[in-house]
Amino acid sequence: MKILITGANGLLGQKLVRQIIEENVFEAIPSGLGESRLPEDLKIQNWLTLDIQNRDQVMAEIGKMKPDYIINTAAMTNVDQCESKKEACKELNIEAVKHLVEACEKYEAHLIHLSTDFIFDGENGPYREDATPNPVNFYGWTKLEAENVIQKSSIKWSIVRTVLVYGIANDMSRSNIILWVKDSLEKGETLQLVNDQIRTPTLAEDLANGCLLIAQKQAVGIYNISGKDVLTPYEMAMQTAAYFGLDKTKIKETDSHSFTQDAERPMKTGFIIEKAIADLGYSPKSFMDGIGILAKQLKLANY
Ligand SMILES: NC(=O)C1=CN([C@@H]2O[C@H](COP(=O)(O)OP(=O)(O)OC[C@H]3O[C@@H](n4cnc5c(N)ncnc54)[C@H](OP(=O)(O)O)[C@@H]3O)[C@@H](O)[C@H]2O)C=CC1
Ligand SMILES: Cc1cn([C@H]2C[C@H](O)[C@@H](COP(=O)(O)OP(=O)(O)O[C@H]3O[C@@H](C)C(=O)[C@@H](O)[C@H]3O)O2)c(=O)[nH]c1=O
Repeated sequence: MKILITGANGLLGQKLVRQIIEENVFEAIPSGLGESRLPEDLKIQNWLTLDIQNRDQVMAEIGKMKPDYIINTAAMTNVDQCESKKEACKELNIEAVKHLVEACEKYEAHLIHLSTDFIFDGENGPYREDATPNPVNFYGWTKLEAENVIQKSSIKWSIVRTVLVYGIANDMSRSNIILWVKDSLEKGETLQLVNDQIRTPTLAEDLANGCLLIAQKQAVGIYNISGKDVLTPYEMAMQTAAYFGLDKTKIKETDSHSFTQDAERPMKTGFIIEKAIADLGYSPKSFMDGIGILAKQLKLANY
């Protein structure tokens, strides 16, 4: 059975490729923009350059590879940039998904698509799978539109919703909360962290495992795949500082009225993951154990 991963140079993509190779249940077809940035030790021989915004390329390559599953991790994930580059955000997060749906319809592949807590307004999280979406930023709106395109189609689909993914990958195109908190504190910088937003931060390895459990069990529908600890960004930063023995006094507690970003963030999100635990046997790490896994990888990579 073959799994094609889109955006395989990304944080989740790299973890998926590694897990598929290590578990040796499926054959991985890693794909992405440009050249592979996957770690050398994976000895990737079958990298596929695939721009999912290019419909003809998608139809031709999927037609050639005939994957049993497509895990779509590719997206414009810089939330603030999505506010200022709406057309680019729509092209990648919605139009490109239509190409994948068309290819899955024609070649009968099961689409496992990554979505987000940002489809919700954050009024009353953590959320179950049947909660009513109501995005508060453009990124969230595009991810909800993509969900609607998929759910209206006739393909075999699974939607994996996740939250605030953290981890370390090779040659990353964007950072994540543990890394930028650790790096900033190591440089002696002062940080402001909000104490009124709620998340269930997700270790990238756990997210990859959740996606592969869905493939193994051929599970369809919506699954919340996130961490199990409900934390504010302030609490995440304090736990990160404690773990790495960094100066907690440089972390200033603030709130979302004083600390704003270009794109509005939903206040209280996070996910209830009972369905994934019951249906899939999904079992995520605690936040502190997740930091420990990341710390080991940082040491190995001599960060
Ligand atoms: N990170 C998070 O906190 C969360 C992520 N998600 C969702 O999970 C998924 C994976 O997230 P994450 O791994 O963090 O994302 P990343 O930003 O790390 O990876 C996305 C990848 O998509 C690639 N890409 C961009 N444009 C194209 C294209 N046209 N064709 C093919 N690939 C393309 C990027 O390539 P390049 O590296 O060359 O730029 C990048 O490698 C996304 O769908 C995201 O919406 C949901 C909730 C939280
Ligand atoms: C940069 C920064 C963020 N924060 C807070 C705001 C926010 O809730 C949280 C994370 O902020 P960031 O801007 O790093 O991450 P953010 O862009 O909010 O991450 C989002 O990425 C997309 C892809 C998703 O799908 C979402 O689930 C979510 O993970 O930390 C602070 O408190 N202080 C800061 O200096």
